[in-house]
Amino acid sequence: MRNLHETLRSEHHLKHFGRLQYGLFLKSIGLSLDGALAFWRAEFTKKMDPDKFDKQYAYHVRHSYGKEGKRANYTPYSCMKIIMSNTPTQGDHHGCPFRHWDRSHMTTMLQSHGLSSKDGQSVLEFVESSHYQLACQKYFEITHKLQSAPFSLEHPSQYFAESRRVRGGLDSMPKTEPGGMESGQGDASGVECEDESVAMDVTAEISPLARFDLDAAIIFSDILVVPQAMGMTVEMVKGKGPHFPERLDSPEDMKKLSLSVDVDKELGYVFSAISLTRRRLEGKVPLIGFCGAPWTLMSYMIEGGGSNTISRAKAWLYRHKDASHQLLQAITDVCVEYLEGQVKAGAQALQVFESHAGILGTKQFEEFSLLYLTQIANKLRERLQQSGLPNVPLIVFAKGAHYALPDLGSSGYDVVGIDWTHDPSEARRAVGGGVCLQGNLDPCALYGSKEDIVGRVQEMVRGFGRQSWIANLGHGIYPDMDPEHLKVFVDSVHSLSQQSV
Ligand SMILES: Cc1c2[nH]c(c1CCC(=O)O)Cc1[nH]c(c(CCC(=O)O)c1C)Cc1[nH]c(c(CCC(=O)O)c1C)Cc1[nH]c(c(CCC(=O)O)c1C)C2
Repeated sequence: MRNLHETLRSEHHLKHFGRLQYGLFLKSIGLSLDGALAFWRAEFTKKMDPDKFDKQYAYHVRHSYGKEGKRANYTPYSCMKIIMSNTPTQGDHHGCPFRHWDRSHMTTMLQSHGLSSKDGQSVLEFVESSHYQLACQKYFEITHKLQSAPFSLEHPSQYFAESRRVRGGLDSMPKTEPGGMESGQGDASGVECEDESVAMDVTAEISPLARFDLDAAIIFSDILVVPQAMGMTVEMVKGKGPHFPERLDSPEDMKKLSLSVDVDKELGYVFSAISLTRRRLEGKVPLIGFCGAPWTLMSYMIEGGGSNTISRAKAWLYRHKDASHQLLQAITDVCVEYLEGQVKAGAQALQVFESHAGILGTKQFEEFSLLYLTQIANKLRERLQQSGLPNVPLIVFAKGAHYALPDLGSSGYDVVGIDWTHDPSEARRAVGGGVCLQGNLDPCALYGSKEDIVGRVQEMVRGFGRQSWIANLGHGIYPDMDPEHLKVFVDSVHSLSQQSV
């Protein structure tokens, strides 16, 4: 399915059996008919007139959902059916890679998916003895770091379900609130979501929107997809968060990075998720896209994960100033293209997270953070204009950067997000007029009683006053927070802010 998805993304077309195999699989994992129509249409019309799609292809999508012709409820193909029937020929992409690909193609695929030659060999041994499902199962075990999978693989949808289970899939991921800060610690590997681009769409249905009266949605992704697109491996470790097995230790290591990234290719799955989610939202609320700011991303790449001191990354700023700028510039360039791609895909506002601003002092913030934040805003606006894309509102959130509010207020962003440590009225004075503020209740206030939350929201509403303001938490929530308390926050923001206008 990954091969079919990647081919569809790069060629914007799949032949009949490819569409059938992949389409029925998507249906089986929960993609609705509307979602499927939007998904195929978005991809096919990159190369084809929308009218042609509607006339020639939409019928087949509806057909596979039992809405046309004999209205049968077609079931997705099992491994055995894929292995045994419709052998692919030149130009086809359906079938089972283990059964239908030649050895060199298979070897290249295994390498490009990060398997060592020893692991690759253990998969190939099964292929050579014609045990294709066992080869696939072996591949699953290796890529999911399992000694032995406790099931026998019979069906692509089973592969998908088991993978989500092992990786603590989307259903079990805690979700956040409107401004969308951090999700909690998932089980594993959430950032490896390239083959889940469609599943991200499914999250629109299970997202907090169904549960809370929110005014915006944020796309389900993570800031660390950018380092990943630049060639780094990012793993999500249970209870620990992101981990880079090969962090950047010295400027020498930058050689391992891809400094000119094909953003459409590497991050196209996020763009698909945005387009699909936009359609699924049906205009009910706007969709926010986002990225991490260059300094924050650089610090994860050097630290290899979360860190209290961020001292390794800060050491670079003192010891390797030129290399730091080179790295920050390379990340900035990817971010600009990535954000532009998100708008093109349908994002209606963009937020840039400088989560590690607070560890810098004024001078270093100016040199290593603000410079690039400003560049992102300016270059992005220029590119959006050149491409005829909407000049969407830009939000900057620089956590802990008290000293930087006046600079952030004039850095080219429409909205400045503030964390809970700021006093709202002082923040208002510091950023100056013309800028909207966003924030800032302490997320931990949600641990308090419901009455207490209402009181604190009241205080917050008073603090921000009547100038433009987006109510939000001052950072992300934690998995152990009671969703009912989040509901009290959201509902009291609505009722109390209405009373104050
Ligand atoms: C998909 C995902 C997210 N977070 C993480 C994952 C991986 C899987 C998981 O553990 O849930 C872990 C994940 N991702 C990150 C962390 C923090 C690691 C650390 O520094 O300790 C964790 C646990 C890194 C990250 N990720 C993000 C930031 C910026 C905001 C902030 O300051 O917290 C940062 C710093 C942004 C982010 N991250 C995410 C969103 C989408 C909205 C949502 O569903 O929550 C957003 C907007 C989602």
